[in-house]
Amino acid sequence: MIRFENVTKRYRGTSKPALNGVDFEVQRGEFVFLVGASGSGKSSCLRLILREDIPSQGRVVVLGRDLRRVASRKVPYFRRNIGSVFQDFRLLPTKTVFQNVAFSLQVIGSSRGFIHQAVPEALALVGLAGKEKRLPHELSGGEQQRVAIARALVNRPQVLLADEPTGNLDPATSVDIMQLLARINASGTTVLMATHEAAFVDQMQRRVIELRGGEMVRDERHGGYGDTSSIPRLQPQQERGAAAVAALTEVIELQKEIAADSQAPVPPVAAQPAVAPQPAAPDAAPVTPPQAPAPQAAPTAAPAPAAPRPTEADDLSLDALGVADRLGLEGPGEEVGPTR
Ligand SMILES: Nc1ncnc2c1ncn2[C@@H]1O[C@H](COP(=O)(O)OP(=O)(O)OP(=O)(O)O)[C@@H](O)[C@H]1O
Repeated sequence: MIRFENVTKRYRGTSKPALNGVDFEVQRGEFVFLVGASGSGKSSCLRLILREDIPSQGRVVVLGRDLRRVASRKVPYFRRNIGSVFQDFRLLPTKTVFQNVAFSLQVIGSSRGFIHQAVPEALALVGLAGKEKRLPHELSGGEQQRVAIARALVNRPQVLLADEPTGNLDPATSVDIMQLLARINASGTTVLMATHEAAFVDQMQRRVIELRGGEMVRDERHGGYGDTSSIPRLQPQQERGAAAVAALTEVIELQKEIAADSQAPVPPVAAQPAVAPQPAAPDAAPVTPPQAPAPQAAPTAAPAPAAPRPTEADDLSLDALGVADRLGLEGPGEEVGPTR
């Protein structure tokens, strides 16, 4: 489904490659965490899969297509098979929740009838039924990310790429988003997620691909995050609120229990041969909620940290937002790839 063949990526003006000889294959239905310190090459990988960039050497093959051979004018159509969500949500600030999700379908010429069926389904899937008329700034950060996930999924893509999807969210809300992503994967969508969230990676025990300095140093079938020494921000911060701190603490406790139960030695973070591709795992364990107290049940809890609000002027063009292009939504055109 996604194959990197000895991929090297050198950015202009840099001496060291961002990716160096990276080789891996992701099978249909897998949930894969892409981990590594800041600057290790995670986003570069995702950009290559989205055909926002091409490798300097090697091949990236997605859904059977060598992306170097996908003509620029066909890139938007190729991207329709790939949903993507980002740390900063990238919603259209002047559009309602319904319109944000419907936009994906309108641009590809879906009928009104289909849009009015598919959008509510996508919003129900992410738990936002009833919030169709809200504007993004009237939603919490977690709700905004849910809208972004609904928008990514409304086209029924085969692959969902998530680049730090919980990076702007408090720990309790992050748990909800991780559960949602696990459910989406359990229904058959391949998920590739770049993250620094060690607790979730450890807890979910899915496939982990680790990059270090642009090189793949680990590809583990049921892995944990590995070395967290470079991630000081995972420490609970008092100002994040009691509910959020409790949620993170419980995730960490659960992670310890899982580690104790398995009594398995922690695998060394060292170069290992790539594991055989893992088949779809519909029975894969869902994220175990850490029974985080609901924010309203904790009256002393501080409000969740303000999610980044769209600051663009109301009349900002879609091109300037970069939304249509990244979502594969430019203009009408033929399908170039398989859809479910
Ligand atoms: N457009 C670019 N031009 C030059 N160098 C770049 C460009 N994009 C990324 N890099 C460099 O490539 C390397 C990998 O960056 P990348 O964004 O892929 O890392 P990352 O693992 O996603 O980091 P983070 O976790 O901070 O998002 C870094 O050294 C970065 O500075």
